[in-house]
Amino acid sequence: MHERGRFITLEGGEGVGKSSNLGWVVAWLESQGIEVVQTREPGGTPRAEAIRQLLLDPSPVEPLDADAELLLMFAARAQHLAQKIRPALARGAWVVCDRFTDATFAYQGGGRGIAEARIATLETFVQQGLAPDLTLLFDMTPEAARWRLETRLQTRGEQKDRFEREQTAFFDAVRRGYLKRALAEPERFAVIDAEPALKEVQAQLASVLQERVHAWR
Ligand SMILES: Nc1ncnc2c1ncn2[C@@H]1O[C@H](COP(=O)(O)OP(=O)(O)O)[C@@H](O)[C@H]1O
Ligand SMILES: Cc1cn([C@H]2C[C@H](O)[C@@H](COP(=O)(O)OP(=O)(O)O)O2)c(=O)[nH]c1=O
Repeated sequence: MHERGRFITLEGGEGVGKSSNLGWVVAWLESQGIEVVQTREPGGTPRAEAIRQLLLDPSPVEPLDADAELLLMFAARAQHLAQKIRPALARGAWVVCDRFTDATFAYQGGGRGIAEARIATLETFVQQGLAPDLTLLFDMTPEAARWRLETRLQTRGEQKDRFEREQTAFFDAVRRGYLKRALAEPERFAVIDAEPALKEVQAQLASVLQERVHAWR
């Protein structure tokens, strides 16, 4: 028996379908009798959600320095780990998190151009060895994902956040950043083709979960 719960993260660019599939992943795990805590980053606790507001606020009052953005991501993460993720894993619950540190390597590293080594230093400092057991990477072209995102924003009457205002080159770099990490850690990552219909995406998810969960239990 594993001494703690398992930690599963969902990753990918904007509009790839993470939010649409998060509940499905949670329901699948619960159907196996697993206690699941569903959460997201940046955020997941009241103070970490307050940091999220700072990070996503598109107000043009002042640009957000790239290092400040990076440190705020990890400040939110430290709070989230201390208040929610570590306690849940310690009592044996599984945690399913919408984004985690792979997003920092992809967005602040790939997108903003911050050196990987600087991010890795903060990762060690904040996580002290804790890392996801499984990362589901939703992959598709940023052009196709942008259509989905625009439709979602229009349907809900929402404004673009600070990241959603970035240009295609930024999202291409984010995608490359994610795929590089998936290549470096093929055991942890499962790359999901996010382009087909939801049913087909969920068939891929079911096959990954079936294999991993049964190997773990
Ligand atoms: N496989 C899919 N095929 C078509 N549309 C999808 C698919 N997955 C998600 N969508 C739609 O695309 C939009 C963005 O999906 P969402 O789950 O919000 O993405 P994310 O959380 O990754 O930004 C939503 O309007 C959603 O309904
Ligand atoms: C966790 C994390 C998120 N982000 C960004 C990616 C997203 O644009 C934004 C908010 O995440 P999220 O709400 O998951 O975005 P989405 O609209 O795709 O559901 O924060 C980073 O830049 N670095 C990070 O470490």
